Amino acid sequence: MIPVLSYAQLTSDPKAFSEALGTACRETGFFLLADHPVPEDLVAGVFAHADTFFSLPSDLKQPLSISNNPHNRGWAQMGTESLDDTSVQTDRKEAFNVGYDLSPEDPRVLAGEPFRGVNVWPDLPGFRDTLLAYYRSVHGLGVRLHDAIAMDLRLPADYFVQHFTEPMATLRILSYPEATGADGEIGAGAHTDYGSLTLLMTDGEPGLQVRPRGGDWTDVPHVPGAFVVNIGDCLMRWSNDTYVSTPHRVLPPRRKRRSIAFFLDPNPESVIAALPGTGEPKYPEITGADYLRSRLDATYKPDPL
Ligand SMILES: O=C(O)CCC(=O)C(=O)O
Ligand SMILES: [Fe+2]
Repeated sequence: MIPVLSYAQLTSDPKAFSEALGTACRETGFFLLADHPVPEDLVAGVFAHADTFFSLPSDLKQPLSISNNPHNRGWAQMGTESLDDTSVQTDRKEAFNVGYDLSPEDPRVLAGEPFRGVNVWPDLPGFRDTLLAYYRSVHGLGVRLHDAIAMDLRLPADYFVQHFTEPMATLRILSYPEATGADGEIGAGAHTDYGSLTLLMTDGEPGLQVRPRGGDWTDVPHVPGAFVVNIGDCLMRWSNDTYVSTPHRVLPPRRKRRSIAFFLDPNPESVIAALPGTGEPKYPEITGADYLRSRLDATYKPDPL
């Protein structure tokens, strides 16, 4: 049900790759991506730095809190997020977000443009360089996947490139503590992602499930080294509902579980309007920034006192 695509096929047989990707994007909105160019040791490096960061005492993480950050960067402590906005239950996880990296002197940062902020960093050797190297690598991969999407939608192959030059992409490391068995506990509540594409790396500990339209919750299989890729709401809207974003959740894991999500949203000023050839527009135009802001505002609750 969740197909496994080989990224190498995008070079060897682009037509077959984009067709397989198009089918996955129309049907489940999820696929696994094997044989990709993101180095294994870079993935291992991010997991190792994530473990070091999350095991720091709270008083060292608190100054980096995402709650004080207008640009969706920093540490989301346990109990502050509820991805299922119909639930009062908060997610049992902590996370740390890295956005598109800009210097404090960048004119857009100085002007306070939405999503154009600086990253915040813990004082851990190698953390920043490793996370930024991963960010660049997965950003590149995500843009190439949009070439295949463009081909599937009968658009010029480089159609999306202009929309992802300096994207509102977020690299998010996540850590889910082992379940306590308490009633109603959830790792990440049922939700759809907000952006265009999400590329997720997991550590193999089960918990991630998807609920295809008209179906039941189903485990996402683990293929070592492969990305779990899914369509977000922004691409669903952009494709005028040709592609589907699919609800997913993370059950409280039996053992601590870690994952690395990369949410690829477009440039803030990109205008999201029904793509050519997708029929009568179902949604009004909106900028990438306005769309993402409206979705984030629904997710965060204030820090507990
Ligand atoms: O941790 C995971 O496996 C998935 C997390 C997720 O779906 C999200 O943060 O949007
Ligand atoms: Fe998600």
